[in-house]
Amino acid sequence: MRPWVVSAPGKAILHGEHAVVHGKLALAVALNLRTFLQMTLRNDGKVLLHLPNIGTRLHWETSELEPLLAAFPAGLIDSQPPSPEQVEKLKEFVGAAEGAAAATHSLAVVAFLYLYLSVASKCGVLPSMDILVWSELPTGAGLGSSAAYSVCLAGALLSGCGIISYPLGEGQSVARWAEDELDLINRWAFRGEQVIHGNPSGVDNAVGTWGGALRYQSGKILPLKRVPTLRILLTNTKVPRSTKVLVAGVKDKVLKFPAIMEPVLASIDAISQECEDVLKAMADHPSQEHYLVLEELIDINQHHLDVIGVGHSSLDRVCQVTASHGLHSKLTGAGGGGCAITLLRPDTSPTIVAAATQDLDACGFECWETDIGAPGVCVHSPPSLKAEVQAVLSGV
Ligand SMILES: Nc1ncnc2c1ncn2[C@@H]1O[C@H](COP(=O)(O)OP(=O)(O)O)[C@@H](O)[C@H]1O
Ligand SMILES: C[C@@](O)(CCOP(=O)(O)O)CC(=O)O
Ligand SMILES: [Mg+2]
Repeated sequence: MRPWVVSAPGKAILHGEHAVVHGKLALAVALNLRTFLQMTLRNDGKVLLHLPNIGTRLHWETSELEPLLAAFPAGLIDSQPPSPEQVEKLKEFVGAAEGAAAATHSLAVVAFLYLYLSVASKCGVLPSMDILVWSELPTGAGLGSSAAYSVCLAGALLSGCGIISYPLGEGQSVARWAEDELDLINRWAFRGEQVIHGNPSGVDNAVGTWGGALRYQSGKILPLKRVPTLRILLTNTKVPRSTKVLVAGVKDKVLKFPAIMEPVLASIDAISQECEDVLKAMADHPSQEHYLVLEELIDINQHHLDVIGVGHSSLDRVCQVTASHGLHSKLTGAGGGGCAITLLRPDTSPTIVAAATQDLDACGFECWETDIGAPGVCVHSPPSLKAEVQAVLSGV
């Protein structure tokens, strides 16, 4: 059987992380860093899962997985989020161990099994296959690696079982699914995110599926049509954190101090709306004043994110270092470490970017300038992939 390759982008949230979980507006853009999934159908009753980024390699007989199907009646995924019983059962099957690395492994494998078994119950067979997932994204750093992982799994599994089409035609190097198929991928990927995050908003899987730049609020996804070309410097503090834990922490704070926290979330919502208006205005006539407003919004939001408890000293450091070069930064994604974004103006000189980068490197951080607005989930012909990706997928 010829392997299939599916990829999905990571994302950066410009404004609205965490608040979006509580029904507020978020603005997010797809990054040119992608997760790649290679699926090869087999006919010997085995399922292999290889996740090189997290050092996981597992295999099962489909007969071992069969008893788990009882918890996955057909059609359940369409109407119900993963139940605690389903997740517990899968965790038990995977064998939960203590520690952060074990949690990473367990969540990734449980999310895979959840989607695999849901597909199997829908199409009436336990498909035999090799799945390899590798990502250019740092895992657990705020750039939506969990969503890109879930989107790739949803696309590959739904397509592999014939629930949606295989869009790549003979001679094509890359292809995308039709809108209604993308909608289904997005909905299934959201279930994967629910396994990994507990209580996700759905913004990350929406960006992974649709790509580009979008506004997201309470499940409503709209592309941002007129976005100026934004230059963004990404910094990974390399401080590990878990989105699930941080999202739960914010919820606790909102429940404990509703009168204090609700206005902060409302203010973050207003920041996202203001940013959207400014971006629209900039698409026609970008000016220095527009950039001044964007920079102020970044500073204000970073303070709000501190107030809701998702800051970290490493992120403060990024803000201080970039401010010393006249640049403005905020955390992106769940915070608590992970990544920050720094807005660069079109005329920010390479010397300033190089100096800021050097200072950030000296703190032990990693940073790079990125392109935004990458395409969403797609299927590739393996020979058309860049050499680095081909090498990983072929196990070199
Ligand atoms: N390439 C990958 N391979 C295996 N698991 C992955 C991969 N990318 C993401 N994951 C799963 O997603 C989890 C990280 O998700 P999360 O805490 O939401 O961080 P983020 O989405 O910001 O990267 C990991 O613990 C792992 O379970
Ligand atoms: C904090 C949050 O707004 C974004 C989390 O993104 P990430 O997993 O840190 O990439 C949670 C969510 O929207 O589901
Ligand atoms: Mg995530």
